[in-house]
Amino acid sequence: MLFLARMDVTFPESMTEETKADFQVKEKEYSGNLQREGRMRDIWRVVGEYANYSVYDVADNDELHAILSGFPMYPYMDIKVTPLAKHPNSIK
Ligand SMILES: O=C(O)C[C@H]1C=CC(=O)O1
Repeated sequence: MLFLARMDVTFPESMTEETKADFQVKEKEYSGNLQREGRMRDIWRVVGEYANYSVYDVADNDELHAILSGFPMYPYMDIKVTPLAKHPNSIK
């Protein structure tokens, strides 16, 4: 099953730059593993925002929830998920 997720990240004002950088390192490792496993197909930055669109190829809703809630930055994310179906006009 394919899902599109939009993630908006908002860190608290009080969070230090060092803590933010630490989250970014952990997030990169987690995200990289998902991409190597093929469970995250794509990730794109939203221009001008601390947000991304990413596409997941997973067995079911439970697997997607486990992935999303496992992101180190999860407590600071607002996530909107859209299930995707094949478009009849797609040539892929
Ligand atoms: O930088 C971001 O968009 C936040 C974060 C969410 C997934 C990921 O790889 O990084």
